[in-house]
Amino acid sequence: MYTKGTFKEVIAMLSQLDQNTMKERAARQAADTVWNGARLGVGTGSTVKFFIDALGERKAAGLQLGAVVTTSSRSKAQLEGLGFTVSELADVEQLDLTVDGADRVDSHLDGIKGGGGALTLEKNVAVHSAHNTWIVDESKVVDHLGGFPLPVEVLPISAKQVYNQFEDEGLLPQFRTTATGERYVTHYGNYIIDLYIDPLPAPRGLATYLDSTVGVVEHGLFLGICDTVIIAREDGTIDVKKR
Ligand SMILES: O=C[C@H](O)[C@H](O)[C@H](O)COP(=O)(O)O
Repeated sequence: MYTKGTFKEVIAMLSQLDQNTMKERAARQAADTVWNGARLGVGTGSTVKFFIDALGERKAAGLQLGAVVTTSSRSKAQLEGLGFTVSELADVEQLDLTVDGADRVDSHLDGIKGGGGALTLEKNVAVHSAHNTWIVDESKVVDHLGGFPLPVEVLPISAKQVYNQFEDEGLLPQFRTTATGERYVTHYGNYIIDLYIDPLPAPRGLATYLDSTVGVVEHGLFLGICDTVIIAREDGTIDVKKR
């Protein structure tokens, strides 16, 4: 039966933005902040795809960038398809701004990244960028970091031993696999071990532990790196939070 209550629920449902619309709104707002001459880092993922679309529109309207560096082959192909010249990080002295997505972000603007496996280049690009903006929909925002497996990129030569060490520490490790069941291999020929411990206990302590573990190349804890996060919400509003 069609009651007053269910009608209100339907209206509420229709007025809530879907996740892709939220991603696009956050991405477009970030694209509007890019200035002429900026040396820009461009991240990875489905939200960044919308950012690159919007950047292409700004380029068509006259935006000229000082340099563009990106963190994945997919983003690179999209940027080049829009006429951008993409440089390697090694060929650029310093970046002014990097715009990237995130898998989780907390109220301190610390986050988890690497759901797409690009964490090592993402972190290198981010730390050599004067400003870092993350673009997210509100499903990524958490009180305490967690709710998403923490990716750790490891060297194949000692991956088994590192995995065992994580297991002994109670970090609930699992090797990432592809859709066809093979072990996932990163751009740099390494493996990813996802840690399923949730919520993450003392992220700073965990980051220090991972940073000091031989065999770990990089991990997806991005602490003190992001300075602006643009959050698109279901109700159509956008929050900009700054560190
Ligand atoms: O390795 C992947 C990156 O950290 C992405 O920025 C992150 O996974 C967010 O991706 P998406 O915008 O597709 O949720």
